[in-house]
Amino acid sequence: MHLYAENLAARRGEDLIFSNVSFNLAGGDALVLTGRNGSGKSTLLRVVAGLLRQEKGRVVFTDSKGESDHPAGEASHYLGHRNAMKSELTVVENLAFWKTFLGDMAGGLGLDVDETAEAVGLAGITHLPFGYLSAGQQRRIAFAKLLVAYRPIWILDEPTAALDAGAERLFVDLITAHQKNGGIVLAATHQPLGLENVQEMRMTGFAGMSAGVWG
Ligand SMILES: Nc1ncnc2c1ncn2[C@@H]1O[C@H](COP(=O)(O)OP(=O)(O)OP(=O)(O)O)[C@@H](O)[C@H]1O
Repeated sequence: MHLYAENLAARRGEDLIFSNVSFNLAGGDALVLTGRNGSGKSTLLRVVAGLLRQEKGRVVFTDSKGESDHPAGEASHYLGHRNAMKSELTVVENLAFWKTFLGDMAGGLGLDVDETAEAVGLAGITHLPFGYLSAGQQRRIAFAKLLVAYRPIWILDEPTAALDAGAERLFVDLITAHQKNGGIVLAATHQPLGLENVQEMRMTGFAGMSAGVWG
């Protein structure tokens, strides 16, 4: 399995945010993006996830059979700054929705909803509306979404921001288990996560530069 990016460039509005970004990750690898606020980490993650169109370059995902049938975005879980859960629905209802909606990709199986709640240390509160949970509990449940349906690539935007030390360790353990299982991880973070098999890419940004990338 491989995730490959070649000479990516992206704009937000009029501004070129980065250009000539390339990386090559095999199953089990992680790429951690670092850099100051506004340097383009989230933008790069969203391009790889297929949520933003790049200005230039390409992203290719090759599965374990060497086939490139799926765009990288389809093969990815994306955990952004927001949790992507409905406040009025219970934890079980939210996770059951995502499990049915996403389904498993070939190559792995998601856990059932109760198992995922247990895996993030919240088995006792799944009957509560998501909106009743504390900010840290909500983030744990957002992370549980990665476990209900199998995707080989996890794209994580500051996954451990505002978490206590216990939750941070738990997330790092789950990410490490995903890598050991052959998965690929792309994460933006301001604090070292202590992952294994990790490459670091420091984003520098262009500070509002409006130059083209084609000339
Ligand atoms: N929708 C938008 N339109 C125009 N500019 C945008 C838009 N979204 C983001 N930007 C700009 O793109 C640049 C890169 O933002 P991005 O969110 O990728 O940075 P980041 O490195 O993830 O920052 P942080 O560490 O604060 O999360 C910033 O200057 C931001 O203001």
